[in-house]
Order: sequence, then C-alpha cells, then structure tokens
Amino acid sequence: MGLLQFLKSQFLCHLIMCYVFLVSGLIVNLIQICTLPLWLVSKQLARKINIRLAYCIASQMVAALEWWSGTECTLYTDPKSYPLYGKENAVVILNHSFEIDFLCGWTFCERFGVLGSSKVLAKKELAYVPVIGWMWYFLEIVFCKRKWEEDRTTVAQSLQKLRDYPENYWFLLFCEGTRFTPKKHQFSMQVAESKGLPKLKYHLLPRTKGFYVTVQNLRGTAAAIYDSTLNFRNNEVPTLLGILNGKKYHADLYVRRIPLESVPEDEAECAAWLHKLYQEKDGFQEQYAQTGRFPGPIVSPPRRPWSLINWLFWSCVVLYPLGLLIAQLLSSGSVLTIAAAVVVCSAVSMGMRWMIGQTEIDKSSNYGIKATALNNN
Ligand SMILES: CCCCC/C=C\C/C=C\CCCCCCCC(=O)SCCNC(=O)CCNC(=O)[C@H](O)C(C)(C)COP(=O)(O)OP(=O)(O)OC[C@H]1O[C@@H](n2cnc3c(N)ncnc32)[C@H](O)[C@@H]1OP(=O)(O)O
Ligand SMILES: CCCCCCCCCCCCCCCCCC(=O)OC[C@@H](O)COP(=O)(O)O
Repeated sequence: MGLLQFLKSQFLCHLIMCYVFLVSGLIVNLIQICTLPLWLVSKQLARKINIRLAYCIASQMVAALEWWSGTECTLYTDPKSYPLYGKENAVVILNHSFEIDFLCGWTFCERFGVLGSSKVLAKKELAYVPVIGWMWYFLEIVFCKRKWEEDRTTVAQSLQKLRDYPENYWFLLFCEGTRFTPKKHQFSMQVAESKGLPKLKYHLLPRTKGFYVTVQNLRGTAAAIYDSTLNFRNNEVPTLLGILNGKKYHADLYVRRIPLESVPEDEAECAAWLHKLYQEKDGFQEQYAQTGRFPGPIVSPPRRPWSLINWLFWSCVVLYPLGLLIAQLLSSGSVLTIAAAVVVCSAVSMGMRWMIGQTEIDKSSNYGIKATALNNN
C-alpha cells in the first residue's frame, strides 16, 4: 500500500472530509433558506440560484468518487444520442442494486452539466436527512410515501411544477421502488408470477404507477427516456465507505435514448411498455454477466475539474476557522473545554455515520416484502 492509499484509509481523513461536507452543507442550507423571499419576487431566479447552491453540495460527493477514490465510469451509448445528453430534459430509468448507484448517476449528471438541477422521485424519509434532504426541498425534488392513495395527487402536483423549470434536468426514477435484495427479489417474482409476467433475474418487478404519472405529467417537457443500466466490473460491491477509504471501482453504464412520444399514453399500455423495458434490461445484465460488456460502443465523457475545485474551495472556507479553533482550544489548556470538543466531535461523527447508513442496503426498508407491504419501514 502506497503512502497516499494509506492516508486515504485513515479515520482522521474521513473525519475531516465529513466535517467539510457537513459544515459547508449546513452553510449552503442556510443560504438556501435566505433565498425564500426571492421565490416571491422572481421564482426563476431563485431556482437558478438554488441549482448552483445544490451543485456546491452534490459535487463534493462526486469529487470524492471521481478524484478521491478515482472510480472510473464508462458509458456505453449510441454516438448519435450522445450530443443530446445535457441539452434536453429527460426521465432517467435506472436499476437499483448498488449502494452508490445514485452517486454514479450524479457523476454522469456532472459530466453533462446537469448536476445542480438533477431530480428524483425519492422516498419521503430522505427529505429529513440533513444537508442533502434539506437541499432537495429547495430543488423541488418529488417525494413519495410509496402509498399510492396519497402519492397519486402529491406526486402529480410536484411534477406539474417542473414544467416551467428554467434549466435542463434529468428526472431519475428507480421503478423497482427499493433496492434489490435476494429476499425482495423472491417476493417480487411471486407478484410477477401471479400477474402472469415473465420472471426477471437481475431486477425487481418495476412499479408502473410512478412511471405512468411521471410520463403523463412531463409529456411535452421531457424529450426522452434515458433507459440506463448500471453494473460494476469484477463483481465489485461498491459502498460509500469504500469510496471514503479511497477504493477505486469501475462502473459501466449503458444508456439508450428513447423518445418520450414512443411511450403509450394509455395507462395499461404504458405499464406493459415498462415491463417489456425491464425484460430488455434484464437481457443487458445477462450479457454483462456473460461477457463483461454492455451492447454498443463506448463514448465516455471525461471527468471535469469543477467538482474538485468546488471541494477545495469549501475545504479552505471551513478548515481555516477549524484550525484556529483547535489552536485556541489547545492553548486554553482547559480539560473541560477539550472534553466538550471531543464529545461534539464524537456526536458529529455518529451523525455522519447515520447519514452514510442511509445508503446501505443492509439497512434497507421492508418495502416490497409481502408481509410488511403495508408498513414500509
Ligand atoms: C444515468 C444518469 C443518472 C441520472 C441521475 C439523475 C438524477 C439524480 C438525482 C438524484 C440522485 C439521488 C438519488 C436518491 C435516491 C432515492 C431513490 C428512492 O427513494 S427510490 C424509492 C422511491 N421511489 C419510488 O418508489 C419510485 C418507483 N415507485 C413507484 O413508481 C410507485 O408506483 C409509487 C408511485 C411510489 C407508489 O407506490 P405504492 O407501493 O404505493 O404503489 P404501487 O401501486 O406502485 O405498488 C403496488 C403495485 O406494485 C406491484 N408489485 C410489484 N412488486 C411488488 C411487491 N414486491 N410487493 C407488492 N406489490 C408489488 C403490485 O402488484 C401492484 O401492482 P399494480 O400496479 O398492477 O396494482
Ligand atoms: C465529500 C464526501 C463526504 C462524504 C460524506 C458522506 C455524507 C453522507 C451522505 C448521505 C447521503 C444521503 C443520500 C441518500 C441517498 C440514498 C439513496 C438511496 O439509495 O435511497 C434508498 C431508496 O432509494 C430506497 O430505499 P430502500 O427501500 O431500499 O430502503
């Protein structure tokens, strides 16, 4: 292990990274609150400012993936579709099997210049996660309770608000609704069987209602569906803690651009269309398992320096006062103050560990497991 790799695995480094993320994130959240009055005066300007503020937070995690861990992201796609990426609104459909799939998604958003404005249909619980969840409120992220009786109106209303969004965005939908586990897969395939649908090997049965409502409400606003299938080389099991430890992964993403007009307008036909799409996605994963490749040519966008520059900027902003504080603390010689500082540090690191836990599949909800289908958590 080289010196740099050794440093990357040190808890102190992780503590510093988490401190930078948390403090800069809370500063950004505070600035976001200050933009509230602006929404009344100029909604579009407030949105544009919040896109940039969101970039300040999200791109720190992207920088950790791209620059700290050095993870490589390869894109398989049609070269004719490539020039359109980032230049239009799109609904992205992604498989939900990896703890850092959202982060790989963000990396591609960053490379195509839509990171600040990217959106998702997210479970409501994530709205309460400090920094990221609070930032999403100002980005007009669409939240759902995964209870259709309640979601049918709230999700449609939130989507309608995105129709006049001032910048291009990608709207991410994990149609499986929850992360893949063998147990959830087993239950989901029982549902597939009961509906007479073909079994899927690598995906859960997609939930079609969120997709239908998204397509209906973004018709005329989003130009295309980006059907995206993600996997990692050598059966890697990537985690956020792995990224913090500087572990390098190799992500492969296959994206097909499908014009939105080709999605049927009728609800039942739209559902059947999505089920067929997932059968095709399963085929792509099978091909990847057999050959280590997705179909089509590789057209990889390079990583950009902006996420790193943003990260260095915020590190300077928040580490300088911390340095002064530590120096003052040590020179004060007060055992009580030093003990209080240690308690605060421990509380913060436990809080950060809880946040990282939100990404861990071991801590995944019970959603999609039949016996608890009515009780998501
Ligand atoms: C590559 C580029 C990437 C670009 C990235 C761009 C942007 C990035 C932005 C942000 C990144 C951050 C990411 C954060 C991640 C957070 C993601 C989440 O939170 S995922 C969870 C929330 N989202 C969803 O659930 C979306 C999918 N779900 C739906 O669409 C649902 O329909 C719903 C709208 C949520 C409603 O759900 P509910 O459970 O109430 O109802 P349903 O009617 O859907 O469910 C019953 C229905 O499903 C059938 N079914 C299938 N399997 C099961 C099962 N295992 N158990 C029970 N039922 C199951 C069932 O038969 C019913 O079928 P039917 O509809 O025919 O009646
Ligand atoms: C600069 C780097 C510093 C690193 C510090 C790390 C900070 C921690 C960041 C916390 C990130 C919180 C974002 C949560 C995104 C989680 C996405 C996700 O995968 O959600 C799961 C849901 O889809 C489904 O839930 P389940 O039903 O599977 O349950």
